[in-house]
Amino acid sequence: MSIEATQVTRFFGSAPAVQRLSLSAPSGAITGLVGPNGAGKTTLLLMLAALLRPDTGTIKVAGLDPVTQPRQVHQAVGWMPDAFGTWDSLTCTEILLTFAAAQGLDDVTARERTADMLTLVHLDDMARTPARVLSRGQKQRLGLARALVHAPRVLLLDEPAAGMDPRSRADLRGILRDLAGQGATVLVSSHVLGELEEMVDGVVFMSRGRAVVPPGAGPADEAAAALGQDAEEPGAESGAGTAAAGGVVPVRPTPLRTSWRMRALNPERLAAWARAGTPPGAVLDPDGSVHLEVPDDAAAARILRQAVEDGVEVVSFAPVTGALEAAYLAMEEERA
Ligand SMILES: Nc1ncnc2c1ncn2[C@@H]1O[C@H](COP(=O)(O)OP(=O)(O)OP(=O)(O)O)[C@@H](O)[C@H]1O
Repeated sequence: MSIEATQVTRFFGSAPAVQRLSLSAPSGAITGLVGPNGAGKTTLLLMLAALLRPDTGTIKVAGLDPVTQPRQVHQAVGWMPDAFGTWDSLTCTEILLTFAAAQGLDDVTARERTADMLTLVHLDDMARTPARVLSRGQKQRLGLARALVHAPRVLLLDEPAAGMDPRSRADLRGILRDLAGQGATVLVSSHVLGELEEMVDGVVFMSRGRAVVPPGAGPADEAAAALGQDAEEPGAESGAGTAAAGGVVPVRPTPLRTSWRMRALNPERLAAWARAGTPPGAVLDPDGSVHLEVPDDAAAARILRQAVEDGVEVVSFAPVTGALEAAYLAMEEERA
């Protein structure tokens, strides 16, 4: 696991913003961080980025300790805050060059990375534009470029899509997926659950400063196995359980299982196909459609081809969204 927090607590005055929180997030995947306002998400991200010290507990980010190795953590981590404060009189290029230099990149590499990152976030046209001229969404994109300029192994993003237009949001999803594909660890907080659902491999829920597994949304054995995890008790809180060895069990991301819905010109034919057990696990809906658990796009393509070959005249086959929101609302209800 590339991010490990164990029994982390941070107070502001006498109020705990994060308390006895234990979680882990793997490399090569995008993990969502979800929770209501004030749950402690930003406080946690700041501690992971070595920008805020925990009062107690231990943190490891890419094997580094943010308390004792803050400089190394800053180099390993790309941090994108929810509001990116820029130096208004500097141009986009100057801002990125400044951050690249602060990260220790040599001049040539800094210029290359700056140009590449501006292209990546489609701000080439504004390379020489002062930051004060940028719109909110453009500032967010510059914030993403800044977070990536030193090619970090771990990416921490706080509400990254806020203010971005649909094209930029789609680009963001693609960029994060590419980075995870290259082995980076990506942890992203967002309140836009439908969008997060399309972006992440798994989710950690936070409530009142703790990491929690929502009831009924605990990883099923097979989904957990697919991610190389053990299934966990739904409703478990970080710090609440102890491993056999006596250590604290961190909350791991709950894998998002994608349900797809298929409709056909002839619902009876579709129903017969589903009842015949091809593919396994299909559930008939009273409206004549069929629900299927589909692990990935390649499986979806296989199922669709099979259906057509079996004579089902498919008119639509698409993911059903809203599972993350349902899990979130169930968690909130449980904890009210
Ligand atoms: N600098 C600070 N001084 C005092 N209290 C703070 C500070 N930063 C955060 N808090 C408090 O800590 C708690 C957690 O805040 P945090 O910003 O981490 O939550 P969040 O989950 O990111 O919320 P949101 O979804 O609204 O961004 C809140 O009660 C907040 O008021």
